[in-house]
Formats: sequence, structure tokens, C-alpha cells
Amino acid sequence: MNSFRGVFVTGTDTEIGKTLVSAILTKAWTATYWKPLQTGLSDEAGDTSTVKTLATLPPDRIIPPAYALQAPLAPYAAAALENVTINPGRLVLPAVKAPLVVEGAGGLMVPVRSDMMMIDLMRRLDLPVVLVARSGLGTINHTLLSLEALRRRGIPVLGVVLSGPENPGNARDIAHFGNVRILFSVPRLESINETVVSEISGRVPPLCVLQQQNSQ
Ligand SMILES: Nc1ncnc2c1ncn2[C@@H]1O[C@H](COP(=O)(O)OP(=O)(O)OP(=O)(O)O)[C@@H](O)[C@H]1O
Ligand SMILES: C[C@H](N)[C@H](N)CCCCCC(=O)O
Ligand SMILES: [Mg+2]
Repeated sequence: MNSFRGVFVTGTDTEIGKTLVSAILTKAWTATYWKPLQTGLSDEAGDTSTVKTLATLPPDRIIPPAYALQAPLAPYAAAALENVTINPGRLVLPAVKAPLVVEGAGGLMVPVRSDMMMIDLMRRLDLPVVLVARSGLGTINHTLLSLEALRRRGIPVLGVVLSGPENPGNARDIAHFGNVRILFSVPRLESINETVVSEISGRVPPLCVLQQQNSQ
């Protein structure tokens, strides 16, 4: 496992807060950010520009997407609409010194190719996973299902980040039943900017500490 190479940020859903969490982690670990598969550019500026702004990243700490597609769909469907073939050879870890924060698109079982789901890409990149989940009702099921899918494939999980209003009961039960660390929580934010990202990043444990804890 490329343990010290960084993490793969996935989530229990799309629009769950992966980009915000990726910005927080990139800031906290002075990491390099990469969103290999960006879709939905017809609707949004893209996660790369969001993270660049929120984490105040210099250009050399951003890797452009391998694929930047228009339709707000899974990469497999968005690529088909543009007659683009997603080449696995372009979905390999870039050779950078800093730790990488790699962000997926949507959740784990999102089609990338007819023979590849997002979870298969996580396996190929061989990075430990940070799983972003909602904090509220319904999240226990979604989170435990995601953890089961990851563990069945031998994909190490660094921990879970809960996004939304504080919910100590759900945090406790996810940690217990999922046998997983809650890395930190992101409250429901009125405004999202560099200051907030910097403040929350101060609560993130160092990457090397998390990976040492994971290897014990
Ligand atoms: N804690 C939060 N408080 C308030 N708004 C949030 C929070 N987290 C995320 N958002 C907002 O919710 C929307 C979706 O979040 P985000 O883009 O991070 O989702 P995502 O999981 O990265 O989605 P995708 O699968 O497209 O990458 C964004 O407008 C974001 O600013
Ligand atoms: C467009 C969206 N914001 C993401 N980039 C892609 C999400 C794909 C979700 C597919 C699915 O689970 O139904
Ligand atoms: Mg995102």
C-alpha cells in the first residue's frame, strides 16, 4: 500500500462534502490535490478550482484531472456522451513528492468504465481511504455498507469524516459497529471559504500519525 503517498477521498454519496474535506486535508497535510475524473462541468467550475481556492494552493500542488467531462453523470456515462474512452493508463498516481489527496467522483460504486467502478480505481491506486459521510439519520447504514465494500476488497480505511450537524450518537455507533476512526467532523457551514478551511485543517491529525495508528 502506498501508505505515505497520501489518501483517496471517497464518500457515501455525491454532493456529500468530499471536495470540502479534500481541501481541508490538502491544507492540513501540505498535500497535492488530484481529481482524476471530473464530470458535471456543464453545471459547475469543477472541484480542482474549488480546492485550489479553498486550500490556497500554489499551481505546483494541483494535478489537473485526467478526464474533465461535461455531463453531471458517472464518468462512464459522461464519457460515452462525449465519445471519450477512459484509458486506465491515465489513472495512475502522478509522481509527486508531497502526499496526494485524490478525490473520487460520487461514491464507491460509480461506474468509470464497463470493467471498472470507482472502488476498483481505489484498489489500483493503492492508497488508504478517507470516507466522507453525512452526520444525520440514515448515515449509519450507508457508512457501514461502504466500509464493508472497501474491506471486502482489502482497501485500507484511514477513517470516516462526518459532514453536517453534530450527531454524537451516530459518530459513536459508526465508530463502534464500523470498527473505524472518526477522523473529524465538519459542521453545517453558513459560508465556505479559505478561513474556515484553514481553521478546520488545524483539527486534522497529521497523516503520518494516522497511518502509524492504522498499521498497528
Ligand atoms: N459542511 C458543509 N456545510 C455546508 N455546505 C456544504 C458542506 N459540505 C459541503 N457543502 C456544500 O455542498 C455541496 C456539495 O459538496 P461537495 O462539492 O464537497 O460534494 P462532493 O462530495 O465533492 O461531490 P462530487 O461527488 O461531485 O465530488 C457544495 O456546494 C458544498 O459547498
Ligand atoms: C456530477 C456529480 N457531482 C459527480 N461529479 C458524479 C456523481 C456520479 C453519481 C453516480 C450515481 O451514484 O448515481
Ligand atoms: Mg467533489
